[in-house]
Amino acid sequence: MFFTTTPEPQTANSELILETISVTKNFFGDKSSGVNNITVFVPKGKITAIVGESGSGKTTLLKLLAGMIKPDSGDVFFHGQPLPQRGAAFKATHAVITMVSQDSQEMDASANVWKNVSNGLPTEDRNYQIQKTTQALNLLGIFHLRDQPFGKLSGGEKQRVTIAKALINRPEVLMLDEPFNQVDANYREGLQHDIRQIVNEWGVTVILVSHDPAELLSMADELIVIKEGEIVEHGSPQELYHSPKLLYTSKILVASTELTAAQAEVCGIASKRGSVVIYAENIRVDVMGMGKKWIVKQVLFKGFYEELIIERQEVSLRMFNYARGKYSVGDKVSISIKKFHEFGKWL
Ligand SMILES: Nc1ncnc2c1ncn2[C@@H]1O[C@H](COP(=O)(O)OP(=O)(O)OP(=O)(O)O)[C@@H](O)[C@H]1O
Repeated sequence: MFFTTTPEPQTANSELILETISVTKNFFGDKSSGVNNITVFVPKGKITAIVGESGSGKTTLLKLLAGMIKPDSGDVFFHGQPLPQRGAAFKATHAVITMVSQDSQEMDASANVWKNVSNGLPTEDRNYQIQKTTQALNLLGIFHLRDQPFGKLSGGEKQRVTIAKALINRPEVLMLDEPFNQVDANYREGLQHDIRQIVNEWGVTVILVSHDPAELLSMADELIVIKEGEIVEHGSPQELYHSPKLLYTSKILVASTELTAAQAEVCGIASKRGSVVIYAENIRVDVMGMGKKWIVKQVLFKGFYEELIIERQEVSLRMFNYARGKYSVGDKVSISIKKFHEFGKWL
């Protein structure tokens, strides 16, 4: 084979907390489900994000790392020792490994925040309970909500309560399966910032599954890219953003246009590899440019910038424009392309 998508396994150059070695888990004997032959290393005290398209195996990998499901073959290690299987007995608040997903917590909607967060703690030591619960609520900035019934909180507040409950026993690993989905952009950024603080201050290890590129790039120390149940690429957000090896990775992480070689030619790019990806941020309107061969087809307001869809010979490009209000639909423009990425057709 002249090309393989299987990357070199990550090198374990920092202290590991969790690792899977050649782990396979299929459902009902169907090899296209679950994950196949996966080796990953999770460094201690860092945020590792698992990324991939829907159905690629992210949650399955997360559950294997939590000991919630048993691999068909391969091993999962926690601090170098085989991970005990906890299966259905998995209790978020009692474990050194906790999981927060949208449906993982059994919260009592009529009970108040304090009761919901504290009920995972031993009841015999009242002072301990007060101290731990106060600490967890303060950590997530929700102490003022302590008397509110859980069911009456906003989606974002509920997420904070859920995370406070997961953190109350100071777990070593916090797994977050799409935890910010229901939360608006502002609230999400605050929560992301707070989780980063907790990682820095406590040294807790976070494993995150998300579909949001901005979240993945800003939060993660390491990204693991999974496709059809296999790890296909890994690296820092910077590495994978600037130099993705796979078209698949660039499509997950970046607002971009994907072109065939013939379409790329229209943009003045001669590609021998088959696919060209141009990030929206790498296209500029060239005010000095000759010809003005591109037509503005759409102008999308994005706040401090606009997204322009421009077209020439049935090729459409997405680009960002920071000189807002300057261009309207129907305008003719010249462009310059600062950088593009090339990929083989088979990627
Ligand atoms: N309990 C199960 N029974 C049968 N098939 C399953 C089960 N869990 C996962 N699968 C299958 O395994 C594959 C991977 O599922 P998984 O939930 O891990 O993907 P995912 O990447 O987390 O997807 P999404 O982003 O949509 O949540 C899918 O084809 C899914 O249908």
